[in-house]
Amino acid sequence: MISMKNVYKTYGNGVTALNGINVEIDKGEFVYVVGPSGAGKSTFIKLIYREEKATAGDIVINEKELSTIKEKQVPMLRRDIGVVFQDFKLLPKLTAYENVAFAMEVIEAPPSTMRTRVLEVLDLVGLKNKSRFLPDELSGGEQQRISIARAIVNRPKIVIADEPTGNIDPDTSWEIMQIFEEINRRGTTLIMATHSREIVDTIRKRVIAIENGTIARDEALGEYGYEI
Ligand SMILES: Nc1ncnc2c1ncn2[C@@H]1O[C@H](COP(=O)(O)OP(=O)(O)OP(=O)(O)O)[C@@H](O)[C@H]1O
Repeated sequence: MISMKNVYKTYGNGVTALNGINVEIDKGEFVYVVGPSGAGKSTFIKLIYREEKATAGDIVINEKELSTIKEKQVPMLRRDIGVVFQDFKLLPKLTAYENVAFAMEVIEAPPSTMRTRVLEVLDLVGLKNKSRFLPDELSGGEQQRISIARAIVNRPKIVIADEPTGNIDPDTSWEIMQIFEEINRRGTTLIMATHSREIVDTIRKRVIAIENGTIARDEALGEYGYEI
């Protein structure tokens, strides 16, 4: 499902963020990506959804070799990947419903399925009753739940979350994690970069630790492993 072989990433300013990454992630796995600040976690995640291109190495996502795909094929690749950000990135002038529906409009999904699907995912994240609210009328946790609904509405094979609980209070973070676990239980591969020791050590999953651009640890049911 996701494979990286000898992957390097050096940014335009000369900073090498990833320095020889080799990893395989199978369909249906739940993986935490941990590591010190600046270690390369976000870069690792950005390579998966082709926000950034690798400088060297092979990356295969859902049978597609990223180094050879053409720019115009990138939107197709991204259809199979839902992304959740730390700062939600909701469109402020659209309602919760419209933010989620927009993700379907972008890929020109048939309008007949749209309403059912949007309401289905809003229900899954527990916010069907707030579908008409604007983002700034929602709490941080609610906004994140809308952004998760948006990430899954097109039924991607992979969901990637970069510090999804970074801007959310601890109680609400557990609710977000329950939603991720449910999405994963339904068969979606889930990859989550996080600085939360509490989450990683409580909801035990595979842990990939990145340090100085390389994988320092890869454990089936790992621990966070860093002092904060
Ligand atoms: N767009 C960019 N241009 C240049 N350098 C960058 C860029 N993005 C990241 N870097 C550098 O690459 C290195 C890895 O950054 P990255 O954001 O991947 O780390 P991280 O592990 O996600 O950190 P954090 O936990 O603080 O979010 C850092 O030295 C960073 O300064």
